[in-house]
Amino acid sequence: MADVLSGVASPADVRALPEAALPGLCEALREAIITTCGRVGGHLGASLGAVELVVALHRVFHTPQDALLFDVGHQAYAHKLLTGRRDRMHTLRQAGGIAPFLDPRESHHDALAAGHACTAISAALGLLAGRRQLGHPGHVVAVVGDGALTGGLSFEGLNNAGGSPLPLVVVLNDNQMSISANVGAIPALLRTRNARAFFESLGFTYLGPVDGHDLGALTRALREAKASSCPVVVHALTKKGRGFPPAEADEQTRGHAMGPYEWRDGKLVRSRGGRPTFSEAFAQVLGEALERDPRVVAVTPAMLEGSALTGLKARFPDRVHDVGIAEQHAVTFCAGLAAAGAKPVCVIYSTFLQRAYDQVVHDVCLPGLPVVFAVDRAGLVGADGATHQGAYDVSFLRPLPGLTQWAPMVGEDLAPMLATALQASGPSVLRFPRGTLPDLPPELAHAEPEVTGPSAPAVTPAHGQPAPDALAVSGARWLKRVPGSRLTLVTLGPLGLSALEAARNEPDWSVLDARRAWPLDEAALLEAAAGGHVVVAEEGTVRGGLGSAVLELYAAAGIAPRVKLLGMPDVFLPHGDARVQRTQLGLDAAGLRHAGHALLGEERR
Ligand SMILES: Cc1ncc(C[n+]2csc(CCOP(=O)(O)OP(=O)(O)O)c2C)c(N)n1
Ligand SMILES: CC(=O)[C@@H](O)[C@H](O)COP(=O)(O)O
Ligand SMILES: [Mg+2]
Repeated sequence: MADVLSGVASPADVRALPEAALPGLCEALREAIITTCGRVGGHLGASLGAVELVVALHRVFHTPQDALLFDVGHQAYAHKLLTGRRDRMHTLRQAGGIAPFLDPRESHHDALAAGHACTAISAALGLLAGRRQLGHPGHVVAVVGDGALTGGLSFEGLNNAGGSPLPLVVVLNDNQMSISANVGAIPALLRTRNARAFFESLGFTYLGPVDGHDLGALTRALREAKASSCPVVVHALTKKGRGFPPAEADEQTRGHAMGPYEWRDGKLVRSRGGRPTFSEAFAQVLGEALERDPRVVAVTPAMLEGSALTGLKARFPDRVHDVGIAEQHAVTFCAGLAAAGAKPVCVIYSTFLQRAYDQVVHDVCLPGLPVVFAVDRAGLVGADGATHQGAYDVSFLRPLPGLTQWAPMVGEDLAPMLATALQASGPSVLRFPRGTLPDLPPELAHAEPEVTGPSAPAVTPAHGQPAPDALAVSGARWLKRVPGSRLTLVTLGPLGLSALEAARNEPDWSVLDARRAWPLDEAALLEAAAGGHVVVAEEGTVRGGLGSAVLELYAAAGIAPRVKLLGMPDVFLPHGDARVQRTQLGLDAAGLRHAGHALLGEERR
C-alpha cells in the first residue's frame, strides 16, 4: 500500500494516477497519518476524515497555480503527504520539523498560514480578489469545517463572497464535529434540506450534499465547482476519524488530536501523565464554585475538551455553555451574563482570546463588568507552535483599566484566586499554562503565606457551603525574603518555583512571586529594587509584559536599579518541546541563576 504513496512526490503525480489506484492511495495516506500520529501525536481525526477530500481536490485543482486554503490546517496531513513532505512527516510538530498546520514558508502548495479557525473564507476571497486584480489566473478554494461555521469571521467572509461576482469555491467539510460535538443551530441546519436554501440565499451556488468519502462523487462536484463563474459551495459529508477504529468509536472527539499511542492487537495503548494538568485543576475548583454558588456560569468557545470541562458540562448542563468557535461572542455573552447578575467564568486559551480583544475592552472592561477570564495555555504551548503560543495576553490586557490579572504559581493558588476573582466587583484574569501542576516545594508546603498589600474582603458563602478563602492578601508573595539582599528574582506564575530553586544556594538573593501582572504590588516591587538588582521573568512576551510594567514603576519612582527582563523573545516562536524551549530562553532555574549572576557582574553559573 505504501508503494502507491512512495510514487507520489507532488500533486502532479496524484493527477497522473489511474482512477483505480486512488482507493489504494487513500488507504496508504490513512496508514501514514495513523503511523505518524502514533509516533509523534497530532491532529489525527480531522486529517483521517479529509483524506478523500484532499485527494479529490488535488485531482481537480492544480496547486500552486490554484490555491487551496484549509481552515486551521489541522485536517491537512494528507495534503502535506501529497506535496513533497512525506519523508519528513516523522518530524511533525517537533523542533525544526514539519509544521503543525500549513505555511507557505514550508511548501508553495500551502497558500496561506493559519492555525486559528474561521479565517479561510475571508483569506481565500482576499487572495482571489488580489490575484484577479494583478492579472493572475487560477482558482481559489477555501476548505472549511462545520465547526468553522459557528464563528462570526466565517460569516463575514460568506457575506462578502456571496455578494461578490468572484468565483470563490468553498468546500464545506461537514462531519458534525468541532473538537467535541458541534453546537448550535447551523450544524443542525446543515443536515436538512434547508442547507441548500441557506447557501443559495447567501448568493452561492450549492452543490451537494456529497458523500465526502466517495472519490467519484467528490471529483464530479469539484469539477462542476471549478467550472462555475460565480461563488459556489460544495457540501461534503465526512466522518471524523474515518478508518481508525479507536477514533471512530470515540464519541467525544473522534480522535481530534491525540498524543503518541501504539496500536497493538487491535487495542490502543497510550501513556497517561500522572499529575493533573493546570486545566484539570482549574476545572476542579470551578466545579466547586459551580456547586457552591448558583450564580456561577462557565463559558467555553469550543474547547470543552482542552479546557477539561466535559465533566462539568455533564454535571451542570445548563450552566456550562459551549458557544462554538466564537470567542467574540463568548466574551460578549459573558458581559451579558454579568450584567444580569450572574458570575460568568470565560475559560479561554490565551491565543484565542486575541480574537476577542475589542469585546474584552468594550463589552467587559469599559462597563467594568465582573467577568472572570480563565486564560489557559498562557505561555509556551509546545507542538502547536507559533499560532498557538500564549505569548501576548499579559501585554495586551495590562493597559485595560480595572482589569486584574492573576497568575497562579501552583495548583493550590487556583481556589483562592478564583474565589477572589468571583467576589470582585470588576473583571479579572487568571492565567495559567499548558501542562501538569508543579509540586509544592517543601519550603512552601507548611509556610504561612508571607504577604504584602491590603487584605481582600471575606467571601460570603452563597449556597450554604463554605467558600474557599479568597486570597488573604491581594499583593505579591515573597517566596524568599532576605533582609538586605543584593538581588531579587521577580516572577509570574509557576516560574516562581524555578526562581526559588535558582536562589536556593544564594544567601543574598530574594524571590518575589508577583502573583499579579496588573495592578502591581508597588510596595513589594520597590522593596525588590532596594538591593539594586532585579531580574523579572515571565512566560509571555517581554514586550509590554510584567517586566515592562516593573520598569515603568521604577521610572515613575525615579529609581534605576539594574534590571534584566526574561521572557518570550520578539519573534513568533515555532513548534517544539516546551521544556526545551524554556531552557533555551533561560526560563528555568539554571537560566534564572545565570541571569542573576550576569546582572551582578559575576561570571559563574
Ligand atoms: C479561533 C480558534 N478557536 C478555537 C480553535 C481550536 N480548534 C481547532 S480545530 C477546532 C474544531 C474545528 O472544527 P471544524 O471546523 O468542524 O473542523 P474538523 O476538526 O471537524 O475537521 C477547534 C475548535 C482554533 N484553532 N481557533
Ligand atoms: C488545532 C487546534 O487549535 C486545537 O486542536 C489545538 O491543537 C488544541 O491544543 P491543546 O492540545 O493545547 O488543547
Ligand atoms: Mg467539523
